[in-house]
Amino acid sequence: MSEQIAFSQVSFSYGTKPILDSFDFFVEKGEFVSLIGPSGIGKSTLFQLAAGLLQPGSGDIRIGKEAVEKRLGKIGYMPQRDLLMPWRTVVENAALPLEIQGMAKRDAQQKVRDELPRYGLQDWADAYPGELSGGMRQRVSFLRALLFGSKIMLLDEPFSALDGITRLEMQEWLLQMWQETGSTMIMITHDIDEAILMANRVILLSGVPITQPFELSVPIEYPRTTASRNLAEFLTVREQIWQLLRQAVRDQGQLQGNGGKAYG
Ligand SMILES: Nc1ncnc2c1ncn2[C@@H]1O[C@H](COP(=O)(O)OP(=O)(O)OP(=O)(O)O)[C@@H](O)[C@H]1O
Repeated sequence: MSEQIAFSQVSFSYGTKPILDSFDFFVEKGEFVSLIGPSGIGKSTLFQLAAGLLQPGSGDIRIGKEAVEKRLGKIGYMPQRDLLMPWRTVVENAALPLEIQGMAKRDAQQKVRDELPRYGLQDWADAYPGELSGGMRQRVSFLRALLFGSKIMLLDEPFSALDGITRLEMQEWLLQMWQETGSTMIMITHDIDEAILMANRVILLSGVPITQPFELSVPIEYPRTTASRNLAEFLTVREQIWQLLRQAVRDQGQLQGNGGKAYG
């Protein structure tokens, strides 16, 4: 395996508020990494740095072997809310990146139609976002992010707005998509079980500013399903994360003077 995205000694502040300090982080090609950490610690900021929406104060961010400043467009970014355009149909929404890249509208839309069965959306090609369920909207959003042509996907709490059952279905669906596409995925989640179920490694962000992340490998073979949560290895990793997270919240609370009520 080779590193596909790497932060090296990255520091970043919003004005005088430091978020990252000499931060090292890497994800290998084809890995699935979950990021977890107290609320407000800087997870979304990390994604914005990775996507090139923000630039580090110092240090560098490499994609493959290159230090890339213009990362926008090299990385697929799926935000918490799907941001689909309500006036465009499923096909028109998902075809947008291809059209932006210069593909003729008709070809772009055909390519999307060819993809829709994998997403369970073949009967919804000409529907508008308002007619879709939350899970369907997220699948359209995922397809659109993937069609930006990137093999690296940043998923910022992609399932947080979904009901429990849809969320479980989407977790299994995403695992399958990850294995089929071979993409590198980095996912922020507040849900510890979700973090473990999906990932090769769970990275816990802590400290104000964040310096060295903790990481835990998940020693469970793929393919995984929601039933993998019952495995002894799963429960062991969950307990370890809980311990670390509790400590991280306590530390953050002490540093920020809010009594440690930061997670959630
Ligand atoms: N544009 C900004 N200017 C100044 N401060 C900001 C800005 N964006 C975020 N912050 C602050 O930086 C810190 C980190 O924010 P960020 O959104 O990255 O955290 P997070 O870990 O993703 O939080 P959550 O889990 O609640 O989504 C927070 O204290 C937030 O208030």
